[in-house]
Amino acid sequence: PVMAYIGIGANLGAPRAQVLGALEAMAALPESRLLRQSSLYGSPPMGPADQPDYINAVAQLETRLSPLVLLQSLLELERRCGRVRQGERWGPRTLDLDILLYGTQVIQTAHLTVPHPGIQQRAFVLYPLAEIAPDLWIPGLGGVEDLVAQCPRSGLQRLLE
Ligand SMILES: CC1(C)Nc2nc(N)[nH]c(=O)c2N=C1O
Repeated sequence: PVMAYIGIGANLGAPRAQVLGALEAMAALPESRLLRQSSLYGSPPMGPADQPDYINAVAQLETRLSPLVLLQSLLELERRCGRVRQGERWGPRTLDLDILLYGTQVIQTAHLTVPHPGIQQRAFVLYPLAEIAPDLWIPGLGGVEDLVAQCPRSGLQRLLE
């Protein structure tokens, strides 16, 4: 099995419930075990600002699924949570599930880029990632703690419920 890290984001509908629902659904994925999940974080939208704040989290998923099958499984979970892709790039969404890391693999295909290209600039990814895997090495980028130290928090709020 491979240790994968999944980024979760939502800012439409009931974002907190959708993020928690996505965590439950990931725990039920075949050939996979949800080993850790970060706190929930509130964060202002990166990119177009005319949309609601996001709820973000990161999950640690040990899986035997291939990267492509994992991707397809996550897209299915997004659809089940009512994500309708309007095609607007960086627009608001009911649920976003991104494969941030897949073991130490570097993947570049039409469907999948791993490590996720936005990791280094995204506080809403780096902080929850460091929360659950502080010793993580991100291929091509370095230790997650070092990346967090260089990444402005930019309004990220850890939700303590
Ligand atoms: C639109 C864009 C880039 N901005 C985001 N901004 C935040 N805060 N959280 C996200 O998950 C997120 N996802 C995105 O895809």
